Amino acid sequence: MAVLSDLVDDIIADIQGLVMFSPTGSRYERFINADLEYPIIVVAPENNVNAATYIELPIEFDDARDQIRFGIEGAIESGIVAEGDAVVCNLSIFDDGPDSLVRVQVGESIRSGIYDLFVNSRADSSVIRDVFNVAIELGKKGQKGKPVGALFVVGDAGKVMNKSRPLSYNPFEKSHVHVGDPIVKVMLKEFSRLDGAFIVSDSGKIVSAYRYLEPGAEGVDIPKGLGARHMAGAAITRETNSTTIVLSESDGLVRAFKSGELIFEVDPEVY
Ligand SMILES: Nc1ncnc2c1ncn2[C@@H]1O[C@H](COP(=O)(O)OP(=O)(O)OP(=O)(O)O)[C@@H](O)[C@H]1O
Ligand SMILES: [Mn+2]
Repeated sequence: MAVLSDLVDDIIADIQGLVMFSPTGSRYERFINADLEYPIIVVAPENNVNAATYIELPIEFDDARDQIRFGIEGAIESGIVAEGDAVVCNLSIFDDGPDSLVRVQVGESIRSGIYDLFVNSRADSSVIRDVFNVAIELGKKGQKGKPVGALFVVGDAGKVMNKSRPLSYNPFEKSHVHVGDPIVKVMLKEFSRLDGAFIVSDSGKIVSAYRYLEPGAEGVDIPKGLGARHMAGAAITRETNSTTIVLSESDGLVRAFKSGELIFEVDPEVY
């Protein structure tokens, strides 16, 4: 057994923080009463253990790595951990209780922008999540098996509408549908074949499909090889307080832009 505890010792040696994902009250009590010399950071949908150091988890990420990135980026943003620190994350990957210890070296490589995407956007994080999930599903399955691209502009819809024009009639004109509604997800996938962008309000209402964005794009930088959809998706976030989530038909990746910058990129296949 000694060899096994050596393994654990290596993982927990000289750490500067313990990140507990959704611990039970008793589990949290046990650790907080152990007077550890480093902070215990709780990351959970709600702070039901009354943790002194708590980061709200807006969504259950499908990928444990995104969950860990989110927690650590939140801890960096809150000044609890810093680049160069080593932290241990305790989370559940397979069971519904914490079944894993993951040691993470806090550095550039861990930063994905996922915390910024969900927490610092103007739209509710649940709206970002719903749109993100539609883009991921579309990226995985395409539309009727064919790869599709899509451009979702989330938040600050009034200003976005003023900086764009209709390419055709707007199928969502008279409707009050929410991006989290399963039927709407099917509609969004159906309409993804169409040209233009989807415009979503801060609270998740679909304001429009078929929208042609007309932001000024001078000085906006996007990854090489990407074209007008991504340029418009980046540029509109510089002229408004929106966040865009873009699925590329050509490389299949899902990207997010804010303030004219690429802040997040993920391959739907890893989800
Ligand atoms: N300004 C814009 N506003 C809204 N939609 C746009 C805009 N420009 C392009 N699109 C949409 O993006 C689609 C793809 O255009 P393009 O191939 O140039 O973009 P891209 O960035 O290369 O995207 P992809 O990686 O999906 O190919 C267009 O058919 C159009 O529907
Ligand atoms: Mn293209």
